[in-house]
Amino acid sequence: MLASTTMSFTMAPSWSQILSTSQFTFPENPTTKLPIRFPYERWPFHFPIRTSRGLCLAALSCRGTSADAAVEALTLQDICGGKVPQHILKRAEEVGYVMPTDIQRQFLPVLLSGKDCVLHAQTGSGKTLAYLLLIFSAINFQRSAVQALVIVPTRELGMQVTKVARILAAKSTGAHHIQKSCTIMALLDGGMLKRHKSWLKAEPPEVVIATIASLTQMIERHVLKLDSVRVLVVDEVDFIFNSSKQAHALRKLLTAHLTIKCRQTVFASASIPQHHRFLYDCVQHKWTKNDVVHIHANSVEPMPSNLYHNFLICRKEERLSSLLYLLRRDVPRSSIIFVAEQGDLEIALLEEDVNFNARATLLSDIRETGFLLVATDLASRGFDLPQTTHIYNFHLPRTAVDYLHRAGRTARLPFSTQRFSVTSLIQPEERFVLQRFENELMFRCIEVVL
Ligand SMILES: Nc1ncnc2c1ncn2[C@@H]1O[C@H](COP(=O)(O)OP(=O)(O)OP(=O)(O)O)[C@@H](O)[C@H]1O
Repeated sequence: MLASTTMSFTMAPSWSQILSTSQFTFPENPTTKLPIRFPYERWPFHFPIRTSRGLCLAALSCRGTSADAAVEALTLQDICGGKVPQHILKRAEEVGYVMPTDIQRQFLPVLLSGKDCVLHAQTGSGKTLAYLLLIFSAINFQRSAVQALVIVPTRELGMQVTKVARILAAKSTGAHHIQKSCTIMALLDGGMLKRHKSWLKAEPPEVVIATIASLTQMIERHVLKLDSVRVLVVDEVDFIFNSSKQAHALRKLLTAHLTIKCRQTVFASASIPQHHRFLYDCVQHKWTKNDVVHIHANSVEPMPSNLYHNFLICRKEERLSSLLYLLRRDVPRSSIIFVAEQGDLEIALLEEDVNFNARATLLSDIRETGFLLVATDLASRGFDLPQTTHIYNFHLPRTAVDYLHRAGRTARLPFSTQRFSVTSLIQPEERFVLQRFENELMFRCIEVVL
C-alpha cells in the first residue's frame, strides 16, 4: 500500500559548497517542504538525499498527515521484529520499553538497514536504546568474540550504558531455550583491568563498552582484538573530539584498528556543532562509509519542549541564599545543582577528584532515594537520572552546548507531559551570556523575581 505524506527535510549542502568555503555559510536549518509519495509503509521517515558527490544525507520528520497515526501506533516490536532477536524485544517490553520514542521511530529503520549513521537528537530522547537494539540485531550470540564496541567519554556514562545493555541481554521470563546469553564487558577508567585481561583472554564478550583510555591500553597490550567488530558506536562524539587526547586515540581507532568496510559505524550526540563539517570529515577521513546518513531530529528545537528555563539575577555573595530560596520555593523531588569548580558548595560533590568507588556509591545511593546532587560538568553528559525535576546552574556553563547538556539531565521521561525546569543564577553582567545561549539554542528564559 502506498502512503502519501508531506515530509520536511533538512537539506545537506553539496560537497562543492562545503569545499568552496571554510567558513560554512549554508543555513543550519533550511527546510524545504516536498510532497512525496512514499513507497515503504514501514519506513516513512527516511529519504536519503544524494548530493552531487553521491553522499546520502539527512532526512527529517514527518508531520501532520493521515499516515502519522498509523506510524505512531507502531511498537518497538513492529519496527524491530525480524531483525532484533525476539528474546531481546521481549525483555525490552518486560522492562517497559514497548512504544518507541519519536526519535527511535526515526532512527531504528535507518540503523537496522545497516547504514553508517550520525544520530543527532535532543537529550533524553532515547538514543541509547536505539543503538543497543542495533547491536543486538547485529551480533551472533553463539560466537564468543567482541562483535560490538561502544565508546563513551566517561566512566559514569559507561556504567549507565552497560546497565541498560545487561538488562536487555538478561534472560527474559521463561526463555530457557536460549543456549548462550550475550556477555557485556565494561572496560572503564578506574576499573579492574587485570581481571578484564583474563576475561578477554578466556572468553571474549560479545559487547564491550569502553572509555578510550582503557580501550587503548587493552589494544596496545594485544589483549583485545577488534577484527570481529560489526558495530562501532561512539556516544557523545562531539565531547570526545573536544579533548585532544581522546580525539587522537579515537581517530587512530577509527582508521587503524577497525576497517570501515566490515563495521557499521554510529556516532551519537545531542550536540554536534558544525555538523556539516563533521559529516565531511567522516567521509574524508574514512571514519564512516560514503553513504553515511545524518539523522538530525528536532533540529529547530534542540531541547525538550516541556523544559522551562528561568534565571534569577543576584550578586555573587547572594548566590547561596538565592539558591536556598529557590529550593524552598520549588521543593524539588530530585535536582542537580551545577557548579563551575570543585569545592564551590560544601555538599557531597560528584567531581573528578572523588575516587571511582565513592562516585559509584554516591550514584547508587541517589538512585534509590530523592536527591539533591551537586556536580560539576562531569554529570552533564549522558547521565540518566530520570527522576530529576529541577536543574540549577549555580554558575553559568561556559558554552551553549554545555547549557544544553546540563539542561538535558531533566525532562528525561519520554512520554511525560510533566513540566521540568532549569534555573540559572546569574550576575547582572552575565545576562548577555545567557541571552547568547538563548539565541543559539532557540529557547526563552524567564526572569524569576524575588
Ligand atoms: N522506548 C522507550 N520507552 C520508555 N522509556 C524510554 C524509551 N527509550 C528510552 N527511554 C528512557 O528515556 C530516558 C532517556 O533515554 P536515553 O538515556 O537513551 O537518552 P539519550 O537520547 O541517550 O540522552 P542524552 O543525549 O542525554 O544521553 C531513559 O531513562 C530511558 O530509560
